Amino acid sequence: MSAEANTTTPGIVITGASGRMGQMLIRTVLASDRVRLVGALDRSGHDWIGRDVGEAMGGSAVGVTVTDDPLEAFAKAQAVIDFTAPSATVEFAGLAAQARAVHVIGTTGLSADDIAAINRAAHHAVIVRAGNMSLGVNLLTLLTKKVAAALDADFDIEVIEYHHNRKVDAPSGTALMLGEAAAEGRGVTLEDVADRGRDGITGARGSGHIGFSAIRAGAIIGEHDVMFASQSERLILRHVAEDRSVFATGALKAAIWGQDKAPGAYNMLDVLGLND
Ligand SMILES: NC(=O)C1=CN([C@@H]2O[C@H](COP(=O)(O)OP(=O)(O)OC[C@H]3O[C@@H](n4cnc5c(N)ncnc54)[C@H](OP(=O)(O)O)[C@@H]3O)[C@@H](O)[C@H]2O)C=CC1
Ligand SMILES: O=C(O)C1=N[C@H](C(=O)O)C[C@H](O)C1
Repeated sequence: MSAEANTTTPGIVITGASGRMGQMLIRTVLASDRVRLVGALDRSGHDWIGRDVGEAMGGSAVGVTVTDDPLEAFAKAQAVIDFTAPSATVEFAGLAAQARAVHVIGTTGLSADDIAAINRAAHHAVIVRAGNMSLGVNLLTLLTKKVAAALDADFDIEVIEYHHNRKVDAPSGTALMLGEAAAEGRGVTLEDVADRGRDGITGARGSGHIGFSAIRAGAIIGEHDVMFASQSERLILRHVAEDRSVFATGALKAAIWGQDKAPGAYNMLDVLGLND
């Protein structure tokens, strides 16, 4: 373990430093007195490599040079906050575990195999993973589960998500969290009842199915509706992220929370103390 590990202020590495979330995370870490920025990582060949990350972001120098070497960066860290892409996140999970750094994963679009690989890494280190790090969405999963448990299959459940036009995965990680919560409330397995893409002559809606729709437009940060619709009434639970800082703040909270935990795979409900 590095010398920094003995200090009380965890050192944080941000992966995907030049990304939308990467830059928000760097600003959030720099503004916090509870953590230190010790590394910023980007893809090999990116024009930020070798530059001070503060200057690369258009501000003043912060004394952290962007690197493309995850092993070197993680060796200095007590936590790695990772909002990148599935292939990168799976690789980083193994490397962060080797460095015994807490790995906070916000990356979405992970396959079942990706998640299995991440969970194997969690045998050796703390991993906190959530498709949405905001307090509001994590509370919404609890409400969704409760409402789904209270309403029978006369109520169709639809998850509608709205995101910016640069998002590459669908359904969103949040939509899947909400779908899982609804399925749990109903006592069914999401894979058995999910309608993930309707096009053409699809036939009438299956009773008890959970539908997903994805809007991709403009600069929408992230909005999610869970609709419960019967023949005579409709209930809609809704979350709107006004700013990406809600995700960054949650991720930072997870990085700090994970410092004294035993190795394992955790989620934001664990971090927020909301898991039953
Ligand atoms: N859980 C949550 O609360 C939230 C999750 N997200 C998720 O976070 C992820 C990132 O979102 P966003 O910031 O908008 O996306 P961006 O595309 O803006 O940023 C992704 C960053 O990761 C980098 N990256 C991708 N692949 C690699 C790699 N193999 N090695 C190193 N760096 C890599 C990209 O580099 P390059 O540009 O060179 O490809 C880019 O800098 C998405 O999966 C998104 O859904 C987003 C917001 C909240
Ligand atoms: O890609 C995004 O932007 C977001 N991704 C997450 C998701 O897939 O749910 C969280 C948030 O909605 C923003």
